[in-house]
Amino acid sequence: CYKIAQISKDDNSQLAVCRVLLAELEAHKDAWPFLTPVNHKVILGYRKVIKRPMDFSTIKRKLNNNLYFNLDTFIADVNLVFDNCEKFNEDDSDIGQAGHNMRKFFHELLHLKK
Ligand SMILES: Cc1ncccc1N[C@@H](C)c1ccc2c(c1)OCCCO2
Repeated sequence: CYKIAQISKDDNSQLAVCRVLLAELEAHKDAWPFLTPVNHKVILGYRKVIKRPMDFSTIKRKLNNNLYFNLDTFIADVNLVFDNCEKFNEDDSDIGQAGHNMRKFFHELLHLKK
């Protein structure tokens, strides 16, 4: 393991780390189900089942609007993407598998950067 960035105390540096983490998530081959908000007019039942929808484009907008207080509030929204995915999709579905792969990838990214 190598240290890419010491999580420093000031918010700017933490926000820069969040941007790098999000870019790496978006570039992953299994990111495709999570890049944009789920259209509940297309995916029947989604609005009823998933109380707090989240996706990578929404996380990017929140980052750009300075809506994350620190790294932990950013991590909470990324984990919400994967928790929603597990709730709605079967584990052996393409989307379900992508969600498990992306959660593992994100977890490893976080441990690399500590
Ligand atoms: C993360 C997630 N969870 C549950 C359902 C969908 C999604 N993602 C959306 C973006 C999506 C993925 C695949 C799709 C789709 C839409 O359009 C309908 C046609 C089939 O292909």
